[in-house]
Amino acid sequence: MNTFKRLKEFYWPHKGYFFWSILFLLLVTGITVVYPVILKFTIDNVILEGNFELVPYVAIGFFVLMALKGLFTYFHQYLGDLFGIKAVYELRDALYRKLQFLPFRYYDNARTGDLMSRLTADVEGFRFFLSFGFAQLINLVMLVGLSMGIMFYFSPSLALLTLASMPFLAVTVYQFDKKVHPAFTDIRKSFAGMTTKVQENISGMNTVKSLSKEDFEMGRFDSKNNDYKDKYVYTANIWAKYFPLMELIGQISVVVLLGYGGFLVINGAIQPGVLVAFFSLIWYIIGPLMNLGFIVNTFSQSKASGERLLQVLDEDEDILDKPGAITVDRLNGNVSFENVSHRYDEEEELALKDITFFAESGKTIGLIGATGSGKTSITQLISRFYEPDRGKIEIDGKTIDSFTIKSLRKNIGVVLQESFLFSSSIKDNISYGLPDAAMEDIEDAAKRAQAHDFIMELPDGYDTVLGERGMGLSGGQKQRIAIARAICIDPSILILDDATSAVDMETESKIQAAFREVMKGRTTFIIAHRISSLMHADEILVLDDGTVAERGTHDELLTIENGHYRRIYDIQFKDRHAVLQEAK
Ligand SMILES: Nc1ncnc2c1ncn2[C@@H]1O[C@H](COP(=O)(O)OP(=O)(O)OP(=O)(O)O)[C@@H](O)[C@H]1O
Repeated sequence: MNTFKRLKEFYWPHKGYFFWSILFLLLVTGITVVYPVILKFTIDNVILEGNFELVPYVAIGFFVLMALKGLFTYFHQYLGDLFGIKAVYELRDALYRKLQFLPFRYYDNARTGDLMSRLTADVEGFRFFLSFGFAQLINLVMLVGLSMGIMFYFSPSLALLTLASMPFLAVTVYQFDKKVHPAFTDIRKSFAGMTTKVQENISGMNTVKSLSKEDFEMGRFDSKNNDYKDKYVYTANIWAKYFPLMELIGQISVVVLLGYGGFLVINGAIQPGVLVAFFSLIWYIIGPLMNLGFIVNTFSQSKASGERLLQVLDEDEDILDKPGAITVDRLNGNVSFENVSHRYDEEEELALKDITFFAESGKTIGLIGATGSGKTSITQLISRFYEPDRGKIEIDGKTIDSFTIKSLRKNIGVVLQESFLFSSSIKDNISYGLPDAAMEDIEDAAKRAQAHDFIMELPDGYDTVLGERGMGLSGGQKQRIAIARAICIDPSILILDDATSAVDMETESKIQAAFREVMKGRTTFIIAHRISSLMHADEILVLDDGTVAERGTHDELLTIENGHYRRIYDIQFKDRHAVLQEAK
């Protein structure tokens, strides 16, 4: 029950719906158990005693009761549903909020499909129990309790004998739950694995098709699908084994009732109406007890779902605003690193070792080095996507955690190698960081990013809606929209992470022109593999295995004989030389 206790904050505020729903359920149950009593009265007091003038009244009374039962069932059902729907509405919001604030560290290992299935199937599983399972459980207790009470009132000995097999039914249901709960947890896990596969496949469709791996992908999906099927078959097997057993136990008590009850009627110990009433009442006990399997099942499913939801809600939001953090409107952009070391994982090696540099406001810093040398890590620390293990990172003379995360990041514009565009209009994509931006500001950002002209050529201009991941635009066009988005927030620090590596030379030169315009008055970090992209930087840091191996301007770095930078330059220069030679 701990899972339910811990998720109480979501459903308890809506308890009003629940209690009203339960009140109507009480009335429904009350009417249900009155039915056999009326039956007994009709047989023993109306028919056997020949009071036939009472028949119309009994019939009308019966009809009124049934009509009321229908009305009460409607309210019980509707209010119960509202209870579940309102509770999971807040739960979904809380989960989504959590996803927004979970640190990058979490997403390094998170699987999209798995998270999607938690937010959909698991939330639904939890709702189902809130809406139906809970009420069913209460209905069970009430129906069984009232029916037993009436049975004992009419004939204690017949009630005792008839109910003798019920403990066996309870034990069987308990055994069933023990087996079915882990089976349902496995089903949920398997479902998450399958959705992850589908999501990855759709996201990576370009790669799948370009390498003709459709068959391979189908095989991989088939194994996930198979696993899901097997888990279901296993669970179905548990159901199939336990259900007939439960039914058998139920039928035994009916046989006992008919045998012993018939004997009592023949001996005149009870009236026939009592036996008829017992025959209805016993089903009000067996039915719900057998249904207990189904209720336990929804309970198990929702418990498993609730656990998976709590796993997300319990994740640490370890990068938070420090108490007293200030909100800055605009930073100047003086960035300094002092002996900063960072590792992503306890077990991993240091990704950055003792990094020290100072980037004065408005200057451009180039970061170059082999893949994995730590270039992106430096920029991620500036945005406080991760906290460094050691050392001090300051902006404008204050450690970066002195600023609220929101205001810090509002001052940093980032353009990545492959920027993500949302499937909304170009206008909305550009103003994503500043939704209130005026149209002139959006156009101005687009002009400065050299994107305005091609946007105007699109059928709906700035209102053109992009497909998922910016489909329908070329790589260079997407990149220019991403640049416009980064400058729309007018950041004082700009990070260009390999922003031009995926585009052709002509587009690159256009984007470079866009950058030169955009970089004015901002501290800019350019990560690049091509020397041409960062040769004009005020300082270039050459990274090697997480350390700064060399630093200086382009000209200074070229003077270092056998230096890393010189070597990269030679390779790129010689390439160009060879191409030019070939072209002659
Ligand atoms: N999210 C992460 N989790 C764990 N390790 C990481 C993560 N990001 C980077 N690393 C590791 O940190 C080191 C530095 O990576 P980083 O991305 O900073 O290199 P880079 O120089 O930007 O490389 P590239 O040019 O390929 O983008 C690498 O060894 C990398 O494997």
